[in-house]
Amino acid sequence: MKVRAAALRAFHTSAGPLAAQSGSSNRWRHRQATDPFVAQAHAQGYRARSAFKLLDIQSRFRLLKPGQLVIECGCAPGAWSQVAAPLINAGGHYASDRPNGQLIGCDLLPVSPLPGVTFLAGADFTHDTVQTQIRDMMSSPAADVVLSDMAPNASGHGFHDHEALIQLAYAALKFGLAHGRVGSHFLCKIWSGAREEAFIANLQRFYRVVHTVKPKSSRSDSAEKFLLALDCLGIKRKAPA
Ligand SMILES: C[S@@+](CC[C@H](N)C(=O)[O-])C[C@H]1O[C@@H](n2cnc3c(N)ncnc32)[C@H](O)[C@@H]1O
Repeated sequence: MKVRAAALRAFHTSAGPLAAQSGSSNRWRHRQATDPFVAQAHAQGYRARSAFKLLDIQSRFRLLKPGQLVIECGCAPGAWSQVAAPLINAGGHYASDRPNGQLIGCDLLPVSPLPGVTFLAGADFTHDTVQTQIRDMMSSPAADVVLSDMAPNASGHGFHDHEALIQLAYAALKFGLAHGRVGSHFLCKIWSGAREEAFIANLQRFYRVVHTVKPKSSRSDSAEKFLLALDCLGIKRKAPA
């Protein structure tokens, strides 16, 4: 998305739109061709390099376990789901000797099916109707983990993009607080910016411990980072506005 934003900026500022477009797409092609995580994703059958961000977080924190009920916001094209489904044994499709987990993913975009995973495509997670649909699909009253890799289309304007992503992160957090069990976990993407500190403070009010994580596969020139909030204490105080 950052790439698309950079492409748009180049489109509007360079000598000519066509030259800029081909310049930025050349840069994009070069970056894709030389990125080891793109090659690794291809080799291992992951739908996107983002798989390695969740794998990295999983290897450090052991977030996902068999039998969990996991809600995934912003799941297309499905690379995180490919990582999460076997770890939680979604629908019992991956191991007969482990408890069955449930994975419900939601995205504005279409997602190709995956064994044991329920995808709500063309669904805006910020809409109440979509959240009600997710809740109705949940096999138990409270989720164990809420994941959000949601990201808006980047405009290239840092403040605006940060603000748009923080709003998505708050939507996921509110869902996690309302529909996660006490002891549940929450992981979300943010782009650094002015409201980051307040968001982390909100996480610290409701979760025992909060980690800021920059996975190795998250590009160093990206403002992206992940906030991992562990062990929900329950809603003891007013939920974030
Ligand atoms: C970085 S991608 C997610 C990649 C995914 N984790 C994976 O590994 O395949 C961000 C996704 O967030 C989705 N998204 C953005 N706003 C959304 C919203 N309001 N509701 C649902 N999905 C949203 C986008 O459509 C996009 O597919």
